[in-house]
Amino acid sequence: MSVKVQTIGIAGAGAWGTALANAAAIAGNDVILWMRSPEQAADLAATRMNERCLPGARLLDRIVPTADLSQLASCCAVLLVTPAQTTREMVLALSPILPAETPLVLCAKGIEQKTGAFLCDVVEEVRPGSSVAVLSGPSFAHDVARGLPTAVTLACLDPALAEDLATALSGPTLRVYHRTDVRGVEIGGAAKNVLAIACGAVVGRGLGESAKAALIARGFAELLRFSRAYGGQAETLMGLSGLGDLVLTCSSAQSRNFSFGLRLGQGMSVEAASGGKLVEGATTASALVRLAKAKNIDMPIAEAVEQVLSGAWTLDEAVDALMNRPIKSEH
Ligand SMILES: NC(=O)C1=CN([C@@H]2O[C@H](COP(=O)(O)OP(=O)(O)OC[C@H]3O[C@@H](n4cnc5c(N)ncnc54)[C@H](O)[C@@H]3O)[C@@H](O)[C@H]2O)C=CC1
Ligand SMILES: O=C(CO)COP(=O)(O)O
Repeated sequence: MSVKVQTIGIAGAGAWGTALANAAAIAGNDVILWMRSPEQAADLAATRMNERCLPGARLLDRIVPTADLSQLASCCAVLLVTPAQTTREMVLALSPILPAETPLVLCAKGIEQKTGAFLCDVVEEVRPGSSVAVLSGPSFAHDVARGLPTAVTLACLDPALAEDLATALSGPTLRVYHRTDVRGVEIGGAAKNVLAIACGAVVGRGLGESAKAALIARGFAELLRFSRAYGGQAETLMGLSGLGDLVLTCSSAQSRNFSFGLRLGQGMSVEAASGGKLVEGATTASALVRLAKAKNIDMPIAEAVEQVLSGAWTLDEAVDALMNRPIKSEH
């Protein structure tokens, strides 16, 4: 299927939804930006500023904020940009509103905690047979909103639709590549957040730059193993939604996942370390580890994160466990 995208709908006006709204508008689309709160929609329409989620970024004129979900019905594609764990309820709410052929582009990075389902499979369950795409890659909302350049990947099983959507969203500072390996792209986005927590913890605990680099490399090996077992292509993971996003998220305090790990490393409790912010890796870790165990995939770093988050291990116990594993060949 191929569509010519002219009006883009965005469900979720947090940091990333707002940044993507501006990016889609700069790329030449009209944009309808949906959020839950009518008060916030009215405020955004009046002030054109989303100071709560994306301070300093002015909403472009061709973006219409709304709290009325039915306004998304006329859009050629809808980007879903609410937290990963809200995907099912959002797709359930959107399904009676959107025409069956309207593609949904998943922009959240995570795995459903309760069921261990990949987000694309959640969409397929709720809206069988519909077109689904995944957008992922190294892209801090604040960078994109400031017009700093980056590149991301959009994956859809339908190559023509993938290309149309990527073209529609690409602009002078956001370059959207396309591919058909939906599973690989979604695994890259979901799993890197868990590894970024580990990386932040290593830095927070003062374990040094060498440990950090070793952890990124061994984390990447875990990503590759997991993706291979669940049908993603290794080449995808070596791209933007894999290596690219892993490196970004593991090396910057701008990342909420990294900062959460950093604070854990500095001795803060799991409850306090998020600072009230969305930390997708913390909710995805247990599902990722369950899925890995189900297929006998060795993911010691992800498992260590999960053990620390559940309170089973202290951070030092996790480091000991990782360093005292039997010596093996490097795969
Ligand atoms: N912030 C970033 O730099 C990037 C974020 N992402 C991903 O985008 C997703 C959203 O992240 P952000 O926008 O940064 O988070 P955020 O915390 O800034 O915004 C989340 C938005 O979702 C809304 N929301 C929460 N629960 C909801 C529900 N049940 N129904 C409807 N709306 C709900 C909140 O009101 C808020 O406006 C995450 O999965 C994240 O991993 C992806 C790339 C970059
Ligand atoms: O996914 C992101 C950048 O690509 C944002 O990462 P955080 O959710 O850790 O801030």
